[in-house]
Amino acid sequence: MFKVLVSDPISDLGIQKLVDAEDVVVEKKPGLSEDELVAIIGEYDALLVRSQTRVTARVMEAGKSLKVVGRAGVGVDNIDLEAATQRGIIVINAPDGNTITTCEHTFAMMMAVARHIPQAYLKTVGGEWDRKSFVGVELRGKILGVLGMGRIGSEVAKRAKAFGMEIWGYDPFLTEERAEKLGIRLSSVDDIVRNADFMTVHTPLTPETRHMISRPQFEVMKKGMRIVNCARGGIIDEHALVEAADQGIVAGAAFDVFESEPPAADHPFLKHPKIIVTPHLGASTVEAQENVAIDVSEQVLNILRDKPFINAVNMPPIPANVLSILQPYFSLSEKLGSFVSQLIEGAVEEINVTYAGDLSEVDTQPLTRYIVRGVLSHHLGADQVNVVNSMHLAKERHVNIVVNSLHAARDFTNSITVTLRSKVATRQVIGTMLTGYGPRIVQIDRFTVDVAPEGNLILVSHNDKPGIIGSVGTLLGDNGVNIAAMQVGRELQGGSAIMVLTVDKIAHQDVIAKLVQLPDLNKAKEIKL
Ligand SMILES: NC(=O)c1ccc[n+]([C@@H]2O[C@H](COP(=O)([O-])OP(=O)(O)OC[C@H]3O[C@@H](n4cnc5c(N)ncnc54)[C@H](O)[C@@H]3O)[C@@H](O)[C@H]2O)c1
Ligand SMILES: O=C(O)[C@H](O)COP(=O)(O)O
Repeated sequence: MFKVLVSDPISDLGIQKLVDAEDVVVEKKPGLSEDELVAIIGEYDALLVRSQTRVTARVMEAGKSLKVVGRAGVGVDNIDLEAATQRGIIVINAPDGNTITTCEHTFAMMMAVARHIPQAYLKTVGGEWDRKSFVGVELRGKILGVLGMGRIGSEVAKRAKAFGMEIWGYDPFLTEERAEKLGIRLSSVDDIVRNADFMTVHTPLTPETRHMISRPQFEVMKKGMRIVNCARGGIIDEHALVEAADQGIVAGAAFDVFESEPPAADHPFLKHPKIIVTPHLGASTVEAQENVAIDVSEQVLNILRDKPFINAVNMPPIPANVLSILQPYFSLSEKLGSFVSQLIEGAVEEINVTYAGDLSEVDTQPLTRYIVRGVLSHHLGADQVNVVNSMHLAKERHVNIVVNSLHAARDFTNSITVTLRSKVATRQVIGTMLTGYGPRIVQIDRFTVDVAPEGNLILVSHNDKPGIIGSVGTLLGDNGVNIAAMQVGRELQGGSAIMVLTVDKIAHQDVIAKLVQLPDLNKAKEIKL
């Protein structure tokens, strides 16, 4: 008999299939503290949660029989995926079940902010009949900027069209073709920020999206912009938003999510006349809660019964014989994918991989999954992409994956070549495992290098002229950026060249901007591995 613990409020109807299963006992214990959960989790085979229960490394460790943690929803920020993977606990989520509900909440918030509904309600029930203070704006004819055109963002765009809005969208995976199909204008973040009348964010919270809307963006916005966040707290800088609202740049803002939840009692949003809030209600409808609970219950049953399952967000077990050969390449593969995805411009349309040498003799599919994970997780968030779902997510985003094998690896016993293609660019990186030295990047585009794929890198492309290396070193040194290692690659003497610098800390964007101003320096790009 399998024991399943439900530790958050999850729809009864949604988990009925689990309750009815003859080989399963379900126990509901919402509101447990971490210590209480640690004390009892050892008895259970599966744990079902929403976003409240923190499934920490301690909980995983105490879960001696735990096979699966099921998240009835999308975000798995409350689950220690690393600890789960280490212990072979599968974590699954329900990514589709609350899409429409959250999209509809976004609309409710957008309408409420356009027409001051919460503020007007409060005054009216307080006994005032104030028809002058709450003159709103129409959605019709306005530009709606959508940052993040995944499941929810795309649904928001569809509905906004019905309201007669003009939609400008940005997503690193949004191609011209798909934008055209959706009837939206493919734009950059900067274009959206400068032109939108309304803006809504639907990205995960990643190092790249954290504060993607902050003071520099508010400074160039149209006066009177209205902004909505029903995705994750932290995508929009809360302090910068309050400033922009006080300065009249932002006419209204609607937030369902906060950088820290619940927000402190003195959080500036809670008393601001232009900012309306809800307590992370995006997914809270009867329908969505049923959907996500059904999805997650079905997969939990499959896992307990050792049947195929979907929507795993961490690493699946790999057969021992395959593991011993491929394991040394897992991290290298992911880093090659991540490296080249940080270089490419334009929406990625193809990931082309060539395994050469010894690697061509084995089934390299698990490595391809790591490469694709590296490519996608830079934009989708490392907690959302794993070796189980990476190929599926690529397919969902119409990214073509091509894999080739070559018996002989030029210059090395083995090599992995990852080439990304977009409409506007093709970028390539080659990696290998060097005996005695470990993983190495040995080629970037057409330049031969020898770089350890780790830490903070700065990739500089320049003309091969005397003095360049010195001027780059001096500029970085003057700005407190210490260079730990440096590699230079060139095709011909005096021709184009690249420099790969490993630095001790991330250089500020201003420093990168200054680098590009140096004579004979063409481009500089930070890469984090
Ligand atoms: N408020 C709620 O209760 C609630 C409910 C469901 C989902 N969510 C959140 O909403 C967000 C979107 O969910 P989804 O299901 O649509 O996810 P999704 O993965 O389908 O879409 C996210 C999209 O963001 C894009 N993206 C990543 N980095 C970007 C960047 N720098 N600029 C622009 N786009 C970028 C990705 O390419 C992806 O297409 C997530 O953060 C999710 O956790 C909140
Ligand atoms: O990630 C999600 O699915 C949403 O943020 C909803 O979270 P919840 O299940 O706690 O409402």
